[in-house]
Amino acid sequence: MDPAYIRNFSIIAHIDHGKSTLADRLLEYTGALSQREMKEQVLDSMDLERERGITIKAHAVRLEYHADDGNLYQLNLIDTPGHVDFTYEVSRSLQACEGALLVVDASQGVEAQTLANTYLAIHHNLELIPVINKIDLPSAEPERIKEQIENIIGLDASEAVLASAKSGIGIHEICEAVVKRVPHAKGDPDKPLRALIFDSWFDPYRGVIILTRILDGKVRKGQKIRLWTTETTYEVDGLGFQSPKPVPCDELSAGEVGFLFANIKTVSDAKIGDTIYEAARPITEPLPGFEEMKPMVFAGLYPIESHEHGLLRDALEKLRLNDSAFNFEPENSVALGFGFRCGFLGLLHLEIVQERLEREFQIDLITTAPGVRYLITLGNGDVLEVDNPTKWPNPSEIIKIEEPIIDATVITREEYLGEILKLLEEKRGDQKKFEHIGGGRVMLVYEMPLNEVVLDFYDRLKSASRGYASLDYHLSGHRVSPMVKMDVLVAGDPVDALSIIVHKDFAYERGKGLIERLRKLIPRQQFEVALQAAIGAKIIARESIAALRKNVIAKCYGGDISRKRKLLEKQKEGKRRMKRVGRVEIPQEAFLSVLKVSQGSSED
Ligand SMILES: Nc1nc2c(ncn2[C@@H]2O[C@H](COP(=O)(O)OP(=O)(O)OP(=O)(O)O)[C@@H](O)[C@H]2O)c(=O)[nH]1
Repeated sequence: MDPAYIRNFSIIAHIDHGKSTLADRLLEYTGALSQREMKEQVLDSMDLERERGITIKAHAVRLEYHADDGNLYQLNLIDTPGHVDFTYEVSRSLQACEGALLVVDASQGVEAQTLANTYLAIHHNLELIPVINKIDLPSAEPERIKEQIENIIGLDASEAVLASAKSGIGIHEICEAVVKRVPHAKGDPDKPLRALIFDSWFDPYRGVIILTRILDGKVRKGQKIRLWTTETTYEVDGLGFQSPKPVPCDELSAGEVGFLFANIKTVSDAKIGDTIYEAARPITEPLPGFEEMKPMVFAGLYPIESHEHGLLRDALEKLRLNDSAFNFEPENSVALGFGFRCGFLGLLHLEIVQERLEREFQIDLITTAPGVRYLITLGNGDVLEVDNPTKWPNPSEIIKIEEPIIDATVITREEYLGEILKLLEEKRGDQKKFEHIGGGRVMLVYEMPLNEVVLDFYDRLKSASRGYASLDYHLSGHRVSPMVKMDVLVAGDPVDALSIIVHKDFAYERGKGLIERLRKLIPRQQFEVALQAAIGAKIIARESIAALRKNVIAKCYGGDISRKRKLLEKQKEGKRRMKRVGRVEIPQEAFLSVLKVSQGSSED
């Protein structure tokens, strides 16, 4: 199609502001889906996404729209993931667009995620169309939200579209605004092929499916294509677009968005952000902005039943086929046996992988406390990257430790400020910005260690603000910090899987909290169990679990047999989620209790 009639756009919104509902409404309005097919939100396809109400994978849907000017337009709606863990994927999806709808909830207003994605869109020079959604709500305040958009984002909101994705208000106006205000796709179909990979996933029948935006040139079936970073050549087996069902086509040309497959075996061979070109007509420059996706959060995954180790490895292999940001390597823990050290983009990514392993592959897991990757300079000049406390070097060899630092943006209401400032302080945050943004709300920007966010920051923020705080962050660099490794000893034996890296000044507090928590979580044994937190040889906290006086069956001596069996079964059930470490049975929760050791969260 002539690029003059193509509009590529995406929807930027904070979680729950109505992005998926609006996308569905656009599909329905342009006739891509009938009302009957609309029963379910179609853009979020994975079960997990639907259950958690978040969008994980970006998709691109082609819509045909007959505009008021009498012309037929091709609108490509590119969906973006809605979570801070997936910022890089969002940025690549935005790179495929010329414009974006900035959807803001008419009663909630601008949130941290709205801002972060808006800045990304501005960075990519996208035309932004403000859409104030949910105007059907009695609490809607469109005029106030317009002011907010102007004050905080600095965007002219006088022509914002007032909409209700739920009841279908403003949908026609949105389509017209896309046609009139989003610049048309540019590009020359006769130039050598240059195309952006902005998403990819693994299909068991076709191999990797690539979602691509064609910048210049054309791609056809049978054509030999090359990928810039991997320098590999493939023959295109098929191509098409989503409408939203896959529709095969003969070619995709400059300006268009669609999918292709070329017998590519894993998603790590078709990296998001990479450039596709034609083998016969090489280009000299790739498209800008490609980055390897680097895991930022690391944790150990262990099967509860050690014979499931092979099963876990196969499952991890399968997940990696479809998730180039996830990686793993074998790890051996004295306490937990054979497992895997895994790297994730963030905590949500970790939770998704963990849930998929348990749900789709039925593997019961123990996950050790997530941590970050430190840069450690040794006396001999070597610089190590350490993401596993068990690999922490001997302190006498360490010259300097650098930890990853983030810029975190928090938007909240003034009444919760006291609690939140206290929390940010406790989490070693340095204030960079404090701004009243109208409507009794405040925007805070803090520089803080990623390590602190990986601990229980998000939950604590939610409870400190009764849920009225939004958070967004991005990695800003590294900072030298006096970190130490804290070990936990159970009945005198160090349990390597419970070791964590903490800031020296917080070690005592954290150690005490952790030991108290473990005391409540580890059941009584036949003997007294000492629990200790130690830094090197120095014990910094100690508690003990008193011995059991009677065993459970003795309690029902003379009682009826079914009660006895019930008790035994209950015990067995309990055992399933326990791991024997040395002489002591440690329940699964204990390994994650490390996460919740700071003040205020140890009372439960
Ligand atoms: N009253 C009202 N509710 C709406 C409107 N649009 C969406 N909602 C509701 O708001 C909630 C969130 O909508 P979604 O479309 O799932 O939000 P989202 O932004 O896609 O959320 P993520 O997929 O998590 O990013 C749902 O319960 C919708 O039914 C609207 O115009 N009016």
